Amino acid sequence: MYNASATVGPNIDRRQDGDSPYSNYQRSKDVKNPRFAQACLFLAVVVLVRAQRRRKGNLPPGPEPWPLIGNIFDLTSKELWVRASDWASEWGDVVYLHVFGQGLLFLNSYEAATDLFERKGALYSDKPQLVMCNELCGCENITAFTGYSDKFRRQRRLMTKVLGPSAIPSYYPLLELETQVLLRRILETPEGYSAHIRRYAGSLTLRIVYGYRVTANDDFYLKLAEECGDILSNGIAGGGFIWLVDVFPFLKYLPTWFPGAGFKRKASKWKAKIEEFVNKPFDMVVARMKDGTATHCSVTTLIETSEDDNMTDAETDTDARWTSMSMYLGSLDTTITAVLSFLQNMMFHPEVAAKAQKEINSIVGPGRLPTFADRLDLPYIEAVFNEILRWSTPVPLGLPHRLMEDDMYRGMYIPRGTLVFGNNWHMSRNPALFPDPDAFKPERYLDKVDDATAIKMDPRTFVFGFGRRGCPGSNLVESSLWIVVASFLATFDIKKATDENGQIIEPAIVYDDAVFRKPNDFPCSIQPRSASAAALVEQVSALASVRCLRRRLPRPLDHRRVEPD
Ligand code: HEM
Repeated sequence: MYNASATVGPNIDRRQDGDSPYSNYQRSKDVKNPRFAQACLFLAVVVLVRAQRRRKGNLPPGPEPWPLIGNIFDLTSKELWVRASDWASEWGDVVYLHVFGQGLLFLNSYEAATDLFERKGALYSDKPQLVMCNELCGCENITAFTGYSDKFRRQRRLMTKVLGPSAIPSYYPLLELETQVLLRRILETPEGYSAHIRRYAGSLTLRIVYGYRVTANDDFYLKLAEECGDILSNGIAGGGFIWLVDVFPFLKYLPTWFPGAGFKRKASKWKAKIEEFVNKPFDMVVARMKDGTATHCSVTTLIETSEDDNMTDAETDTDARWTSMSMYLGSLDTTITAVLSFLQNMMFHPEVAAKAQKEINSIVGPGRLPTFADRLDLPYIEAVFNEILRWSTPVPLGLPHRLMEDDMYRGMYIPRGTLVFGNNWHMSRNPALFPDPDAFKPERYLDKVDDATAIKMDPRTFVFGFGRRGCPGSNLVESSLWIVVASFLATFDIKKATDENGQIIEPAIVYDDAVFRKPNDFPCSIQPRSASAAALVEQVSALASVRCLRRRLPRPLDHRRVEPD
């Protein structure tokens, strides 16, 4: 489709230069009647685009594109997953669009996503090398944007060391401790619940990745991470990652002062922030390692256990820096989204919260908080946990993969370079698997189903993405989110807030983020279930503070190398 515009372009130029064989009559007619020229241009593009489609075979179905600009008007910067789901209902589980010739493919079923991302993983695991995101904003070393290369494999191996399934149990004490600190903050100032959750999410990963303890809501590293998360999801990725400069790369040579080069000014500001985010916390750990005060953490593990003798110190350092930052970045908005969605659903479904609390009362009792050792004995909490993952789908369209070679799938042609999205939002709303899919019903996970259906219903098979680029943090979430859910339900009632007249405020839930299905703050009342629950929170968090000061993060149990593919 790029070719189409390239073919039409020179004809226009020649006509303007005045050296074409066009007669004066023809030229003056065009000038007088620009609509005629536009119509010719339009028809030429339609013919070329159609011819190209025919030549290449059948592209997957999708909304009809405009000539040249494609489906640009079909895209939205907010809740694109809802629109993508509408396309899925109309066009099926493989939907194709293009924007200025850049193909976008939406895989709307578990079958299509696993066929392409998993069975054809060698073709579908690359990342778009976007001019704005990677070149101008300097994101090419962030794991989620790194191409399918040795650098990607090295980064994923490093992540497996610190986030692999066998490493997680060593974080249990820390996960329990950070959860207790979160409960105490909520007890003290429940109206600030959203800030507390943000602090919890940042603090947990800062502890795990950098061994750094957050001491205030406006902590420098927390704010830096939030700022960069916002820059990435609502700045750089705001329009589905595609900027005009990605379509016309020569625009990157415009001087920054040039009218229309605002994107370059933004890019240099964003790049500086991202570099600060990569370097400042990492340099802090390196300085602490030098003076012997570093707490054991992912960064120290990555530096101490570096294994590749073929790499220079500088390369090892770059890998460790960007891998650490990628984990921190990847964990923040996702965790916040999942915890906020949990609160939101408990607020709207007091009957679910009551049933969960009854189970906790009977198994754990009132005198202590649930621990990981209780997990197998709490099937209803497990069902609530599964339903939170399914219902919230924190990253509804995943992150785009790039197809490395032309491919055929079910007789449809998918061009090389197409950006491919796993629409896990649509999968989570599949009525065949999840009747009444928008309803929050943990009971659906208690019904007896055959093994194949159980696998398809398991939200872990779709909410964390697919194949070789699937989320490396899923093992951590499996534990960190579970302990938050169980501890919250054990100690707090989550209800709709009331106004000064005691009238219930019906909260409107708004999703504003372009990448994460993160609800904006909503009014909500969070009160301890009883005086003894409040006392329990105070007691465990007082102990937690003492342990916080003393404790060193235990070493992950397993440093074996595990290849991502
Ligand atoms: C509820 C929590 C989370 C959800 C739902 C989630 C979901 C996802 C999804 C859908 C992807 C894209 C996968 C794909 O491209 O197919 C992803 C990628 C990623 N996630 Fe998570 N995530 C969560 C938490 C975390 C945590 C806690 C970490 C780190 C500690 C993390 C680190 C990453 C990284 C580094 C990537 C990029 C992987 C790559 O491109 O190779 N995520 N995540």
